[in-house]
Amino acid sequence: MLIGSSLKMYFGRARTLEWTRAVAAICAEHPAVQGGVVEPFVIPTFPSIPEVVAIASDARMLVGAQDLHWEDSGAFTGEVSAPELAEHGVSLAEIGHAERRAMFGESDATVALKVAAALRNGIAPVLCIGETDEGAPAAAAAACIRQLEASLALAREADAIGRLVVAYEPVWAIGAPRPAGDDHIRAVASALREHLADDQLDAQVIYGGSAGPGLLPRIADSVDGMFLGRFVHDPAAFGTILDEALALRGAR
Ligand SMILES: O=C(CO)COP(=O)(O)O
Repeated sequence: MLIGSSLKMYFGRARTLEWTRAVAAICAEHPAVQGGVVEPFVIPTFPSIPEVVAIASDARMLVGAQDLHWEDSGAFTGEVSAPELAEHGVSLAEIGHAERRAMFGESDATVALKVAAALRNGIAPVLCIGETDEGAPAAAAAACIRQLEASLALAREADAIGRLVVAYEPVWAIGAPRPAGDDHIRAVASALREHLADDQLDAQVIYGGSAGPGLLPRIADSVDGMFLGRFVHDPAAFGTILDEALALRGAR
């Protein structure tokens, strides 16, 4: 199970490091992490990446970036390339988060360029997809599969291989009081998993959108992990979710 959090732009440097130290301390002691049941990750802002990598690597936590540029180098002021992120020890990169699509003009076309750039540089895309409005699970699954394939178009043309993390995040459930319904998540995540089952990319499907303690046991048969936000700003909540993952493994 891949379980982690994007800190978005919530914290400054001091709180990012404090949170990472607290979660790393939990992970370094937790049997779910040390026994290989859970791969934890954290996705801080760009400037905190080097310090977060230094803290996280001792606790077997992966570190991600919240975005990247699709070119490997050049005159792209303000952007950060996949090769530079890889140099810093980044192994995941979030691509196409709903907030970037809504506020920063990201389209399936730019997402596809970024996914290809991540894969060609050995960084696993955390490709964020999700339907915009609440509706029936079958329609949501169809919309997500369309978005997924549009996002993978260039990687497929390049015959890319590597690890792909698909973060299913229904847009209407992000920043909400509660996650999407269990049956909704299970139906869409299962459809995505089935769609990717024989893929040449090594794909995992994780759920995000107001997720917190208590959700994983209800959807664990359909997901490969969790993409957490506000509800793990208290590091103890991260530990609770690791406990849940461990208990699930014990129950199988
Ligand atoms: O977008 C998300 C994770 O990247 C989810 O954030 P929230 O859990 O805070 O809604």
